[in-house]
Amino acid sequence: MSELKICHLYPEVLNLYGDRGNILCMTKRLQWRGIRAEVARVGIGDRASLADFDLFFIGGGQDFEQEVLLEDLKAGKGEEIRAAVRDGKTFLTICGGYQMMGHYYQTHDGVKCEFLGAADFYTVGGDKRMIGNYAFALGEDSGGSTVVGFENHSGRTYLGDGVKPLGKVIRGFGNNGEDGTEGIHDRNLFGSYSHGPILPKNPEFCDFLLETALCRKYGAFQLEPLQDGFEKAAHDSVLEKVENGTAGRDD
Ligand SMILES: NC(=O)CC[C@H](N)C(=O)O
Repeated sequence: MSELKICHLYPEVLNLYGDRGNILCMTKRLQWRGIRAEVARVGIGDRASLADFDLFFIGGGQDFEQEVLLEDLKAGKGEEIRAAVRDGKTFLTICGGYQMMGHYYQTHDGVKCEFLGAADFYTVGGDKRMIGNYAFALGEDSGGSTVVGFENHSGRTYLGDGVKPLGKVIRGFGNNGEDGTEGIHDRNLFGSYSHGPILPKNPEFCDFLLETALCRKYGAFQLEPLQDGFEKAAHDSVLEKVENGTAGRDD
């Protein structure tokens, strides 16, 4: 029986807006196809061999929580996370968890968190928070579907020259509210500002991530289609509201 070992990193501190729902969504979509999903929660102070996992999830957190886990990253987990990214393991990282994968996050009140530099980008906090329902179009190499989500961040993220965004903003702020980019896709590291959680309303993106992890583990792997009528109706109704400006935004 095929199996994915999923690592939920820092679930006790990076846990905003039901981000944990992404784990439930991935687990269910694997099980519905007869694929085993084993989930381990790895938090501050926990020592686990990260090399044993296939797929990692890191949710969002407030500035304070991001500062709290810096020591734990320095104590060894940071190097293990970088090694897993280099090794082509699949990562879904959201907002504060996404920012953590870059070089640093300088909060709007001037605290500089030196982060992992697992990919070439950095984040600087601004006074105006970027809040609201939003939508973006994934790049072809991330499956090409449209994603709907909810963003709430002060951080403005800027990607290095050689790094690709996860997608292009259809409506909303995305990485920084300036250049129309959203998130990052570098090797099999995916970062996004989309809380909500992101995956239940975007089943194509969920399957794309699962297939990425399964292909790395087993070679070519194609997931059987599921009956996604309910999920697609939820996706389409949010997309329509975001596009016509009735979804609720702060801009
Ligand atoms: N929602 C979040 O994860 C917030 C991340 C970060 N503290 C910011 O405000 O940019």
